[in-house]
Amino acid sequence: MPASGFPATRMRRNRQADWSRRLVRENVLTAADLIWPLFVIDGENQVDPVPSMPGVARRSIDETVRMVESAAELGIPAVALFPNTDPALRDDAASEAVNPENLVCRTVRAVKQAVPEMGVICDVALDPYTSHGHDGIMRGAEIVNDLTIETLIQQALVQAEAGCDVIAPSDMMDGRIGAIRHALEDSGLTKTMIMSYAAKYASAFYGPFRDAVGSSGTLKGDKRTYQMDPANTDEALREVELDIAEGADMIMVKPGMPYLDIVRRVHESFGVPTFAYQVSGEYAMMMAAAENGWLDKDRVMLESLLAFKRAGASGILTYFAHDVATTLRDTGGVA
Ligand SMILES: NCC(=O)CCC(=O)O
Ligand SMILES: [Mg+2]
Repeated sequence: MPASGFPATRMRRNRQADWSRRLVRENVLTAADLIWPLFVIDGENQVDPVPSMPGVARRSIDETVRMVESAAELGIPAVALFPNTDPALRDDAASEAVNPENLVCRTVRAVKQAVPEMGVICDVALDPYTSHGHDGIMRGAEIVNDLTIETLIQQALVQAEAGCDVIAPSDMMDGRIGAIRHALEDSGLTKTMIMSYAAKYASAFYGPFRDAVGSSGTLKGDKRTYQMDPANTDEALREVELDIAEGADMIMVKPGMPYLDIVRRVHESFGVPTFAYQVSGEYAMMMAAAENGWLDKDRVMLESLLAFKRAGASGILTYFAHDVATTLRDTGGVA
């Protein structure tokens, strides 16, 4: 950093006009940075708003495909699909997770057929399928790691065989990335990418998501024996290192804005594509304040997403994706 003092250096010179601010801008947000999460339900022509997430709805497959077509037109590269499974299909073994005809697999096939150029990401975790709302198989009060992995492998395989491009294990079991990677290779699915939720914290910010997928009523206890302690940061680097060694192509940090320090450390330590998940609670906070007139929605949306880029994220999974891509298109493509 060259040493120079006032008045030779006046930091405000470069900020004085829009053109000069744009010229010296260090980070930008574009539609290509966005992953759009979509909640799917059974039926036809169904659009069912999620009350705790204003502007977000659960949609039947036909409506989901329409949304994906619109996202493609806006230049959004990928969508993440989350099924709201019929409660009658949820059981202790998460049997529906491994059914090749389950809701998410049917959605993947419909989306890839209609919009083959759209990247499709599917969660691997058992919580949308278990009667107890946990991400794994339980024995008594314990979420059993190695037993759960057997089911996660099958879940990943049915999703990849349905055409899912990116398998995204978000369950936080130890060793599942390597197990899934080997199973994919053995099945000839060598191109399937793995985006690992390597550093997923036991966070209170997931509340509205659980409403959206219908697991808030069923979840017994909390997820602190498998998701990370919000107090930890070195531990996140160990998690990420292991998952890269096991075959992850991309890393996800979750939640987002309260964990920007983790995004920064992961990006700087490993140089792997690092993503952040701006989770349901972050979205709900901003929308609630905006609906009360306390915050300017478009401005906080753009600022919050730009913060992820500044922290070093390759992209952001956000419920704002369609909204922000529309704003970016209307204002010239970047913010
Ligand atoms: N597997 C997804 C979650 O656990 C929660 C995401 C959110 O709160 O948006
Ligand atoms: Mg791990």
